[in-house]
Amino acid sequence: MKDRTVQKRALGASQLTSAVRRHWKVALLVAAAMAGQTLLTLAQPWPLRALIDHVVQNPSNTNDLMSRYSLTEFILVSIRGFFHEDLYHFLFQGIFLLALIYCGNALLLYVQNTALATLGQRVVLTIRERLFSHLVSLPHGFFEKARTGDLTSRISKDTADAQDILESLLTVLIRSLPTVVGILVVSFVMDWIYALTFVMVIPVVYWANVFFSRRTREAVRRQRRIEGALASSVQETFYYHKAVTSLSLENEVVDDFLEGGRESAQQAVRAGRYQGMLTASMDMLVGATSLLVLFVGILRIIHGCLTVGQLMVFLSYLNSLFKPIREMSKFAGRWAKSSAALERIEEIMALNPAEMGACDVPHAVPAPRFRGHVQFRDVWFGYDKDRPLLRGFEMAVAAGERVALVGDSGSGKSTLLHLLMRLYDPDRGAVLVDGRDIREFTLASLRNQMAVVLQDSYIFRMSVRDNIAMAKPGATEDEVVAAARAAGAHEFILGLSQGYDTQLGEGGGGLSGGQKRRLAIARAILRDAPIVVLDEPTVGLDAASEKRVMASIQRLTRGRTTFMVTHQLATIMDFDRIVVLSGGEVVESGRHEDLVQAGGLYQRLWESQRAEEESPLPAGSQEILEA
Ligand SMILES: Nc1ncnc2c1ncn2[C@@H]1O[C@H](COP(=O)(O)OP(=O)(O)OP(=O)(O)O)[C@@H](O)[C@H]1O
Repeated sequence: MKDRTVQKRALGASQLTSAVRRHWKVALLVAAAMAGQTLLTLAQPWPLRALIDHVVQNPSNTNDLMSRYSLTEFILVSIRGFFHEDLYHFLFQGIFLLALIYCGNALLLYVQNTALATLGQRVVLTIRERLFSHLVSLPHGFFEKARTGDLTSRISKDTADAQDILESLLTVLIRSLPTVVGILVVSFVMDWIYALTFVMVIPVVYWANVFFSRRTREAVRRQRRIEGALASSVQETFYYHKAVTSLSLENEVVDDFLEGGRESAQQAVRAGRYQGMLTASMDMLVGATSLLVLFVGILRIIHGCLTVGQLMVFLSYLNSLFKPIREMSKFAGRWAKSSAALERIEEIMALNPAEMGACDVPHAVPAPRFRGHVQFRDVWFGYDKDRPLLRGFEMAVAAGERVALVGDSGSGKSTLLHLLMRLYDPDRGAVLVDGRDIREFTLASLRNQMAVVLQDSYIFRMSVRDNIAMAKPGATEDEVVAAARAAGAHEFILGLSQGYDTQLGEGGGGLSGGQKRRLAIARAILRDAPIVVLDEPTVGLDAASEKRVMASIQRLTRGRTTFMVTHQLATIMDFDRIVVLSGGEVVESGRHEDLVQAGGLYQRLWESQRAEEESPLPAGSQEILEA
C-alpha cells in the first residue's frame, strides 16, 4: 500500500515536470529572475556595511558643525562635498548602489511574477488537456463505475492546484534555498562563531515544517476525497431531479449534502489549524533568533570581534534569512494541499485503458465505408467474468436488414448493442462487420459509421442547430434542416422561440420526451451511417408521440442495417426480422406474423402487451417508473 503511494507521488511529479519541460522557455525566464533576486538579496547588505564602517564609523568624518546647519546649508554642503571630497563620493556611490539593487529587485520581481503566472497557467492547461484526453479515452466500463462529480473536481480543482505546487517548488528551489545557503556561507566567512546562532535555528525549522506539513496533507487528502463524493452527489441530484422530486427525496439529499459539507469543513479547519501552528511557530522562532543574534552580536562588538557594519550585515541577513524560511513554511502548507491534488490526478493518469476494456489496439486501422453486414461469431461475454451472459452467441445480419431485438428484461438485448458499438469487447469470439473483426478498426472510425438513438436522447446545452449538426462536423444549414424534416422535427423546431437558434437546457430541458427523441433521430439521419443502433427509442412516449417517432425511425432506417431493442412490439411489426432473446440466447427468430403464430415466448409477450394496452397506466407513470 505504502509502495503504491510512493509510486503515485513520483508519477505525480513526473506529470508536473513533463508539463514544465514543454514550456521550458518561460520556466527558464522565471528561474533567471529568481536567481537574479537571490544574488541581489545577498549583495544588498554590503553597500550598507561599507557606508557604516567607512563613512558613519570613521571618526574623522564626524562633523560637529552639521547639527547647526540649516536645511539649505545642509543640502548645499552635501552637493559641494560631492564635487570636492572622497567621503561624499563614497556616500553617494553607496546610496546609488543600494538604489540600483532596489530597482533591480523590483524589476526582477515583476518579470518573475508575470512569467510565473504565464508558466502556471500553461502548465495547468497542459495537465488539464492530458488528463481530460486520457479520461475520455478510457473505456465505457470505467465511467459506469466512476463518480462523475469526483472526476469533474479532479479536472477543474485539482489541476488548478498544480500552479500552486509549481510556484512553491520554484520559489523554494531557486530563491529560498539558495538564499538560505548563500547567507549561511557568507556569515560563516565573516564570523563563524557568530554564524552558529543562525545555524541552530535550521533543524527546528525543518522539523516544524515536516511535522505540520504531513498532517496538513493528510487532512487535505481526506477533504478532497469528501468533496469529490459531494460533487458526485450534487451532480446526481440535478441529473435525476425528476426522480428526486417525485420520490420526495429533497430533505434527504439536502441532509446528505450538509453532512458531507460538514465533514469537508472539519478537514479544512484541521488543515488550516496545522498551517496556523506552522506559521505561529515560525514567528516565535524569528523573534527568539533575532534577540539571540542581537545579544551575541553586541557581545562580539564589545569583545572587538565584530564591527557595527558587520552587525548590520548580520541583522540584515537575519531578515533575509527568515523571509525564505517563512516562505518555505508557507509553501509547505500549499505544497501539502497541492501534492494531494497531484496524487489524485496521477491516479487517473495511471489507469491503463487497455486493462479496463475496449480501446484502440496498437495496430488499429481506420475502417473502410461499411456495407453493413454484421455477424456475432461465437461471442462469450459477461460483465462479471465469472458469470458469462452470452455463451457462444451467434447471429448474422445482412447489409440493410432491419432487426428488432426483444425479450425479457435482462436477457442481453442492450448488451449486444454495447458489443457492436465496442463499448465492451467479447471475452471470446468476435463481432464482425463486412467479415472483419471490429477490433481491427479504430474506435472513432467504427463508431462514425453508426447512427445511435438511445432511450436517453443526450441533448446538450447548446442550440437546436448545433445539437443536430454535431453528428456531422461541417454540416450545412440545408443538411441540418433536411435531417430535421426527415425526422419530423422541423415543424416543432420552427415553433420554438428562436427556431434552430433556440438554446436548449442541459439534458434537453424545455423539450418534450418525443421532441427530444426526434431531435436525436435528426442527428442520426444527418450522420448518414450504414448501421443504425436504436435502444428503446420510443419508451416513455404517449401513443401520438410514439407514432411520430416511429415514422421518423422508418425514414432513418430505410436501406440501413438496423438493430432496434424494444419492449413495444407494436413498433416493430414491419421489421425484417425479430430476434427473441432469453438468458443471453436466441429462442425465436422471424417476422412478426410468424412469431405470433408460433405460440412461443414472443406470442406470450405480444398477448400480455395487448392486455396492458387495454388497461393502460395513467399518463406519465411509465416515465416515473423508468426514472
Ligand atoms: N454495466 C453493467 N455492469 C454489470 N452488469 C450489467 C451491466 N449492464 C447490464 N448488466 C447486466 O447484464 C444483464 C443483461 O443486461 P442488458 O442491459 O443487456 O439486458 P436487456 O435485455 O437490455 O434488459 P432491459 O430490457 O431491461 O433493458 C442484466 O442482468 C444486467 O443486470
